[in-house]
Amino acid sequence: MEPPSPPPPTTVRRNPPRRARPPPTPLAASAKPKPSSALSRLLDDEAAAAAASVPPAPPPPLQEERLKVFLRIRPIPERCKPESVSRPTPRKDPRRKQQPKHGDGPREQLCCLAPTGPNSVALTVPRSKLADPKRGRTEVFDGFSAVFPPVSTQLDIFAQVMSPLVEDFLGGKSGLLVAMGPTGSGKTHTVFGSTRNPGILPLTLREILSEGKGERILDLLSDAAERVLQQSAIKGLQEVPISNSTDAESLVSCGMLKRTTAATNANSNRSQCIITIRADHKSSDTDCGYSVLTIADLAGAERERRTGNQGTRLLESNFINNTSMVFGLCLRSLLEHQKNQKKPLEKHFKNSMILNVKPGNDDYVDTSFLLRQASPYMKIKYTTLDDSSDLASQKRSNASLICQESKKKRKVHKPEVLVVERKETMDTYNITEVSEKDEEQPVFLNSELPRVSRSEAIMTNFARALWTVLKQYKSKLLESENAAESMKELIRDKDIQIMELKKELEVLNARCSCKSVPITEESSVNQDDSVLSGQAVRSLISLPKKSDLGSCDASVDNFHLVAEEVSEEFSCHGPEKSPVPCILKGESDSCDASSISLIDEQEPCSRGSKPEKSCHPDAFDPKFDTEKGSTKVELQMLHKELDRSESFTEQTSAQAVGLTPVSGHSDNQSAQSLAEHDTLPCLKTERISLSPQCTSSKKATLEHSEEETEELRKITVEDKDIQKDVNKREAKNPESLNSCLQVSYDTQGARSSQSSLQGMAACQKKPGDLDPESERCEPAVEKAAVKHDGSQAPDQKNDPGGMMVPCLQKEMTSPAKAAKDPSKGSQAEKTADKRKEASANRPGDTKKTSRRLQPAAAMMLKEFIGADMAVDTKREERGKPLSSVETGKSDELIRLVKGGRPEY
Ligand SMILES: Nc1ncnc2c1ncn2[C@@H]1O[C@H](COP(=O)(O)OP(=O)(O)OP(=O)(O)O)[C@@H](O)[C@H]1O
Repeated sequence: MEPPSPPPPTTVRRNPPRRARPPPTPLAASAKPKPSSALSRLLDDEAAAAAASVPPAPPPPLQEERLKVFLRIRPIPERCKPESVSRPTPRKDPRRKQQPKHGDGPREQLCCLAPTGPNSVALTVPRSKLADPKRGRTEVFDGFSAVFPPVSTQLDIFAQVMSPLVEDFLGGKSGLLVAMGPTGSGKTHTVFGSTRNPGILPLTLREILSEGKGERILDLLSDAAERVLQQSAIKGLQEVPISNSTDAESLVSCGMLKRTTAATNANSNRSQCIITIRADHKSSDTDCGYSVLTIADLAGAERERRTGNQGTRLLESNFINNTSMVFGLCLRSLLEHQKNQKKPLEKHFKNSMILNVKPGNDDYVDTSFLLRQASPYMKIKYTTLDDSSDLASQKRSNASLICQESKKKRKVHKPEVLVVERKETMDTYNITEVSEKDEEQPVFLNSELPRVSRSEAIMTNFARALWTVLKQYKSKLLESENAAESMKELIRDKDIQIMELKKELEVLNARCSCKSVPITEESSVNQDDSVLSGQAVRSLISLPKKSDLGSCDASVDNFHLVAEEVSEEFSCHGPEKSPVPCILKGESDSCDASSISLIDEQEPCSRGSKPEKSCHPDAFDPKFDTEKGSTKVELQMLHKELDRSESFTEQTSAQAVGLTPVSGHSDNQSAQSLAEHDTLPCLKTERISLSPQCTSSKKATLEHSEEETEELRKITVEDKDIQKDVNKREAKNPESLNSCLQVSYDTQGARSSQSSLQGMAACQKKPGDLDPESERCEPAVEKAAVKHDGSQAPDQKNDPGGMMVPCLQKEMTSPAKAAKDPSKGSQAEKTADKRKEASANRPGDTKKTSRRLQPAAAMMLKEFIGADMAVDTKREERGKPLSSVETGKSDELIRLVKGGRPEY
């Protein structure tokens, strides 16, 4: 079975052969060193003679030369060769058939790099590194100045690489040689060599100094002093003059000893070594009078994995690689500059580069990298002129570059700018060029003017549009500022209004808080009740008012209106209550009294057509009917009170009938109970009506008051019927009536009066006989009367008439009654005078009708008295008094009613 044929190699050709002339390598043709100095001098003399006989030739034209890149392939070390290679070839067995293999042969198996010509090499990818082992891949690198196979000697390298530079150097031209390659590739071996096999530098020194052309050698680092790099030059380098090669070699040896080296896996140098040789030329045809030859032995790029460096060695590797990279960048910069003249022009050398590579398969990566990296460098071009000519050509080159830039700028700038630029470039232009440019300028300007004018028009329009937009923004900004100012003023006005409202509310709160206290502390009716009553209402309405601080203005106005009305309503009856010697304790007491007076006042108002109305002094006030606004509120409160009085009457009557100890309550208790049951609900209702949100309910309440008025009239009719029954009962059983009336006189609360009334009603159930119920009724009422007397306040005890006295006195203010009883009439007049005086002394008195509490019993008594008065009037008309039988009332009862407490 035959082995598979080797895969066809894929060849990639880089840097194909150039048409540029090959580098002048007079010594390169032979591996021999430069001929002897004597021969050289002879040749020189002959050439000089020939030159002298020939007329001076014109200056040589500019000749572009490329950077010389040499490639030296070092031999594979013996230790790296396999035994099959190092061992002698075994005797072939003729019987054994040789099996051909891909890359067979020691050289092909070990080496990945092989020269394919004088200027090219082939790099074959080792099979171990192929992705597809069946397909090989070979790269051919071409374009080298020379390729030195591993068998090349040091003299070969010197003859082809260094000798031309030395020649130029001795001729006053500077030169540079750089050895570049991976570590262990033979750079140092190439540059320095050994004693037995000297490298480029020793051979150069021998060439220069033996030849006697060099007067001195520039310094190799002679000490370890630190130097400073200034503007691409190391300053402070020590220069040691040398006169012979021995001194030069000893000096180089001293420098090499100080070179940083370290033992690594590659045993490489750890520094970049640069040897500079300067030669001064006395009869110099150069501008600077000297030339410099620089030989650099760069530290080889290292691979960390292979060197195994750590710590300091690793840092050195980084430094070396970085400097190598920088050097590579410099070379690349030269290349880029040649491609694009705009890029900064770095001073480049007419130099050579020798690449040292290792051809082993293991070195494939490094070799491939170097070749790939250095391959473009071969395209770097430089001129072969000397420095003087270089300087002139450089100036011309710069001038041409500036001219090109100016042309480009003229296309985009105005003519004025072009003139300036042209002036700026005058220094670098020669006169001829400038004159040529001046001739071309009008044509250029004529072609540029339309474009410039168009650009100017565009810019002008753009500026106008921008100006218009800015104006619009400015106007909008002004409008916004005005709007902001108006809003600020509006906010200020609103703040002022809010402050005023707050002040008003504070005043109202202060009044309510200040005036509610005296109501609780000073409960005596003797004080100014006009203020007290108003304060009581205000204190009650303060709560909803506080809770409604955020309500609308209309609500606040309603609140003020209702508050004023109620205040006035409460203030109007104050003077009438002032003579009442009752002591009310606490707010509930005062409210109780207020509610009582309201009921009393409501009666003449609701019974406007009744004769009792005329008995009230204020009823004759013509302003009474005009105060309907306040009367409505009074009606509302009155109806509420009447409703509660009715319910309370029913309750009390039920208690009286059931002989419950209703009268066991003290006056205060009864007053408090009234306050709890009657007054507070009444005021609560008023509180609701005072609420700013309840104006509609207020109206509803006022409408409802008319219905209540009708109910009140019905109650009055019923009272009249009851009164008639009482009259009949009185005629039959006066004692029973007296006892009932006594109870009603002794009690000043509505509850006691109602109890007595119910007692009477109970007694009237069976007129004519003393049934058990009536018998049971009397002791109960008497008991209540006794207890009530015992619980009376001192002032009330001193006043035997109690509350009924002023009530009756008020009834006696009727003109007819006053005429009938002068004494009582005078008393009523006194009371009326007091009222008038109080009303006159009261500031802002609206002369409204005063209201006082009159329970149902008192109402009946009014009816009774009214009937009596009517009878008296008839009797006066007839001229003789009527008997008690005719009037239906006993004299004792009349006396009791008119005079006060009955006499037993
Ligand atoms: N052409 C050659 N012929 C014989 N021996 C060589 C050749 N080139 C290199 N060597 C040997 O290879 C070894 C390494 O060479 P050298 O030190 O010059 O490598 P290098 O490139 O300078 O390494 P580094 O960059 O690490 O300093 C040396 O021992 C040297 O003698």
